[in-house]
Amino acid sequence: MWRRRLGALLLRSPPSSSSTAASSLQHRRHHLLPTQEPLALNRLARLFTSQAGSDGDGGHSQKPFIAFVLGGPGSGKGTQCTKIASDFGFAHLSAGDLLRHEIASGSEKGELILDIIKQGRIVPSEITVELIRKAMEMSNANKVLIDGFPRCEENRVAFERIVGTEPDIVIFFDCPEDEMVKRLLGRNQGRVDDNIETIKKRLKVFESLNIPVVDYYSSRGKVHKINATGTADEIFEAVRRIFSSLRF
Ligand SMILES: Nc1ncnc2c1ncn2[C@@H]1O[C@H](COP(=O)(O)OP(=O)(O)OP(=O)(O)O)[C@@H](O)[C@H]1O
Ligand SMILES: Nc1ccn([C@@H]2O[C@H](COP(=O)(O)O)[C@@H](O)[C@H]2O)c(=O)n1
Ligand SMILES: [Mg+2]
Repeated sequence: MWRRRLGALLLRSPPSSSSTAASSLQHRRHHLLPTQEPLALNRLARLFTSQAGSDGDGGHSQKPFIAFVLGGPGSGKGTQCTKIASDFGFAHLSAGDLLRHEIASGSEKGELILDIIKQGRIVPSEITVELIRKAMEMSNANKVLIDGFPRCEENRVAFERIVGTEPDIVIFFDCPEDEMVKRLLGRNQGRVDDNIETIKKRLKVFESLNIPVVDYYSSRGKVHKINATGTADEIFEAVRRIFSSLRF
């Protein structure tokens, strides 16, 4: 889908005098991403077009392999992603970390994000997807873990529309609620949402909005469900089996 969209636009020929392939891509993408800069557009197009191997800039030439990593709050997504990144060479992009980074930047958007995170609600998808898209572009990685995303149908649809592709696989960490609560209350990293009131809200949001997304990807045969109880190392053994069997 990614290739179809971007590739068709890039490789369309011959370009008319008023509309080169690159400018028609920019024009088309302009409707999707009104704030995007042309330079970034060109690079994105090179990164994710199957014909881009000849671009000579040392970047990867194909759409990256994308794994969405889902699970309830405290199920161990971040812990396991760190291990996957280290053992299998993935870039680890955490949606929550990107949002927290935006808060730390002191931007106006950051104030809105902080307010939403404190309430355990979901940040508007356009904001989160744009942060992920930029991080993917910056990382230039050919294997990417997207941790804690998509959290709802709106997230999922926005990613497909803005980034223009679907994940290759979805990892789902299945953990009982009482274990998740225990882990979150013991995390001790100073997160504004690691308090029992916000945790209860996050659990509700997880059940009502995130589980339907997992069900959607299950129906498309993309979900690998992992029992997230036991030690982090035990869980990683199950994770390792999945990633070792993948071809990317
Ligand atoms: N298997 C495990 N057993 C016990 N504690 C764990 C396990 N895995 C992770 N933890 C701890 O639980 C806490 C939550 O883990 P982690 O941050 O990886 O979860 P998460 O799914 O990313 O949570 P969130 O959605 O809130 O970001 C951390 O303090 C982590 O060290
Ligand atoms: N796709 C997402 C991801 C996260 N959020 C908000 O950030 C909070 C923390 O996320 P973690 O993945 O670090 O647990 C989460 O509770 C949401 O408020 C989001 O809106 N959209
Ligand atoms: Mg996390």
